[in-house]
Amino acid sequence: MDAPKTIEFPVIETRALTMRYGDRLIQKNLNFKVNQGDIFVIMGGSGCGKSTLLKHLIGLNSPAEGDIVYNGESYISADEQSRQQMRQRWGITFQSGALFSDMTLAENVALPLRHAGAHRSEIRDIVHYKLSLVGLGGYEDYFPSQISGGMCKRAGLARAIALDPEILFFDEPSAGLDPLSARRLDDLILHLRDSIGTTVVIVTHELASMFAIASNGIFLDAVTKTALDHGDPNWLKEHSREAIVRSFLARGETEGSQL
Ligand SMILES: Nc1ncnc2c1ncn2[C@@H]1O[C@H](COP(=O)(O)OP(=O)(O)OP(=O)(O)O)[C@@H](O)[C@H]1O
Repeated sequence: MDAPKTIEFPVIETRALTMRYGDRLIQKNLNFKVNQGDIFVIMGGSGCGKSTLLKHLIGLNSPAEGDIVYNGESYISADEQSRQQMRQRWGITFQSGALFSDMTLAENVALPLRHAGAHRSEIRDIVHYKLSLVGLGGYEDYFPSQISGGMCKRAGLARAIALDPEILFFDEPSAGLDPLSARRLDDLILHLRDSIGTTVVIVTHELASMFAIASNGIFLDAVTKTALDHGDPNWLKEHSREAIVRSFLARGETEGSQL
């Protein structure tokens, strides 16, 4: 029997999103959808606004114009209580893993669970499970300074998935990692998508990682200040209607003045 066909369901949708810092336009009129189970990558040359877009998606920055919609509900026009409920379904990891250095890995991963009011015995089990999921079973009592950069990133990931997020946001997951650790992190992201169905949104400069894991994405341009194309990076590399996108994905560089 054929596998059931996945129904595309946008968990995130931007509608005519324009982003600015003061008077300075960063990107205008972004319209894209992130479907459930996508590993969605935000692509483009340096300074085009990738991190800025991520900050808008997680509610750290407010749009100059337009809307950001989660599961059909506008984040921008929602009241604070609804926004908080939406944010509870997200997991966020920043570059360094952003662990608290004076806490053990177990204490770090336990933080969001404590915050959510989980019971002590439940916390212990979940922390153990999430650390094993990222390959850090047995490292519960280590401090961040006692483990490698790659392990810190995985611990940051364990904390981000502590509450089984619906969407996982990642800023530069493999930056600063050796190739083997970067591959391991890629595999882990795929595993999380496949095992708990998490939708993943990533900013990354690492083309190899992008091609290995992304199923969808958007390409931002610093010159025209808008999206040049969107879709699966593997497809865009060969078939984008924009030469600049094909060239960036083929060589890792953009022509013109973006870099
Ligand atoms: N808080 C801020 N205030 C004013 N300008 C900012 C701020 N943060 C970023 N910028 C500017 O906005 C533009 C987009 O920055 P952003 O960090 O989003 O780009 P990026 O594509 O993630 O860059 P990179 O690939 O180099 O990390 C850059 O020109 C940057 O200097």
